[in-house]
This record gives sequence, structure tokens and C-alpha cells, in this order.
Amino acid sequence: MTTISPSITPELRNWIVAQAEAGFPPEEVLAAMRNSGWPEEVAIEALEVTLTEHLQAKGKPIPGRQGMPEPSLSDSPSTIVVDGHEIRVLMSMALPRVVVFGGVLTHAECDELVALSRQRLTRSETVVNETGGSEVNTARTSEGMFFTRGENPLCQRIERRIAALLNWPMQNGEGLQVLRYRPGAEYKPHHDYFDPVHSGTPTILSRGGQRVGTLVMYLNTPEKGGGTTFPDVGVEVAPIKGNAVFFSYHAPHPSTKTLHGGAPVIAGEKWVATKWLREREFH
Ligand SMILES: O=C(O)CCC(=O)C(=O)O
Ligand SMILES: [Fe+2]
Repeated sequence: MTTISPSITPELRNWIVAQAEAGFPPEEVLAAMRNSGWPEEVAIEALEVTLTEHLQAKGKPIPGRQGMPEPSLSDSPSTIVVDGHEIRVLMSMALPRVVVFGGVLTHAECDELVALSRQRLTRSETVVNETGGSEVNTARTSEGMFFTRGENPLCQRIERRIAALLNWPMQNGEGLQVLRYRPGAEYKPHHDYFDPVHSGTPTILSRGGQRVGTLVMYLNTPEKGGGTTFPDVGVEVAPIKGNAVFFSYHAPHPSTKTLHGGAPVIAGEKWVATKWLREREFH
């Protein structure tokens, strides 16, 4: 992962906003910044951050990829009913795009997922950037397993619910992943998208394009620790059985502020099921 912290001075910010308001497309503003000596990566992040914040301040929608997974929240409902199942909306944030839901899964569904996955857990692996394969990694000390999409009636029911909740085709989802963290286990902050700079990324993208969103569902409530953290914005989501945190990223870029991690579990175990959403049909 590359992390860039450009110093966006007020002068630079005003200049970028003035260019955009004068009608110059972002590509031209970027070219001008490159010509005046800015490294491309830094210029892109400065542009994205400045324009996103500017649009948000003016209450305008943020242009991104055409179509993103997104719950129907335009009239700020307190609950969303999906297939007769009532889900509560607990928190919504614009940047990063994060929504916390209550009661995505019933306690019985959480217990059943744990029971179905327990015997299949192995030490979690992470993607090897160079090859697109996977390997054991000290940043991720959980154990995990993947269900294939639609593997059993429970997975089918949950996948249908998630597709309706996030307005995203079921076919574009990866199979559910279940993770168990024991005391001391954690998942250090990372992005879920595949970094385009890595040579293994094209192999991964051939199976359905980029990841564009993540839903982490909590299958139990750890006694202490184990929250899902978003270090860019100092947010921590409490892991409560049945609840879930959704976040989306319209580009594979840190300016989405979707850096996140599973904080170390201090007491008890933590179980989650993660659903990753791809741009296109995942196969
Ligand atoms: O365990 C968590 O809270 C986060 C899990 C996560 O980041 C992932 O599965 O990609
Ligand atoms: Fe993640």
C-alpha cells in the first residue's frame, strides 16, 4: 500500500477549486499540476480530496464510478425493510462512505454461520501483491474460511438480503468470508481494494473487476476490544452481534479514506462475516 500525505495548503486548495469552477476538467488541472512539478500520485490525491470536500461542503453529490453499492437512505429512514426483515440505520458518514446497520443478521443466523464455518477455519491469508496469490501474514492474526456464493440456504438468504440492502447485484459479490479472532488477534489497518500498482492485481481483477464495497457483519459481541477502526477519521465501530458496517470506495485510492482494521481483541473471541462487492459478476 502506498500512503501519501500531501500538504494541501489553503492556496493550493483555492487554486484547485477556482480551476474546477472555471470549468477546467480534472484531467487538465492534473496536467497543470504535473507540469509545475507535482508528482502525479500526490497531485491526484490533492485534487480528489479538495474537490470531494468542496462538493460536500456545497451539499452536491460526489461524482464517482457510475453506480456504486449504496443503501437507499435519501430520505433518512430509521429502518430499511428487506424481504420482511427490518434493518436499523445507526450511523451514516459521507467521507469515508460508511453506514452502520443494526440487525442485519438475526442472532440465530449468526450462530448458524459460526456453526457452519467453525470446522473449516484455517489461519487467514492475505493477497500476495506480486502474484495475486495468497499467503500467511503477521498483520492478520485471525483464522478464516470462505463459503462459495450460494453454497447453502443460509448463505443464499444472506446474500439476497445484502444485495437488496446495498442495491448491488448478488452475482457481483464474493462468497461470504468468516473470520475468528482470539484474544490478541487483529487485522492491521489496510484497504480492501486491490492496489493497481501491484503486478498481481490484473489476475485478481479478471475475476470480476475491483472491489467497490465491503460489509463486515458481527457474528458475536466480544467482551472487550475488536472494533472496526477507520484510522483516517478516528472512527471505531463497536462489534455488536447481528450489526454490520458497510463502506464503499469508488476508486482504488487512499483518498477514499477507507483505511480500516480489526482492532486487537482484548477479551473473548470475535467472529465476523465479510461480504466483498465487485464491480462486475464475480466468478
Ligand atoms: O474484523 C474487522 O473488524 C474487519 C475485517 C476486515 O477488514 C476484512 O475482513 O477485510
Ligand atoms: Fe478489510
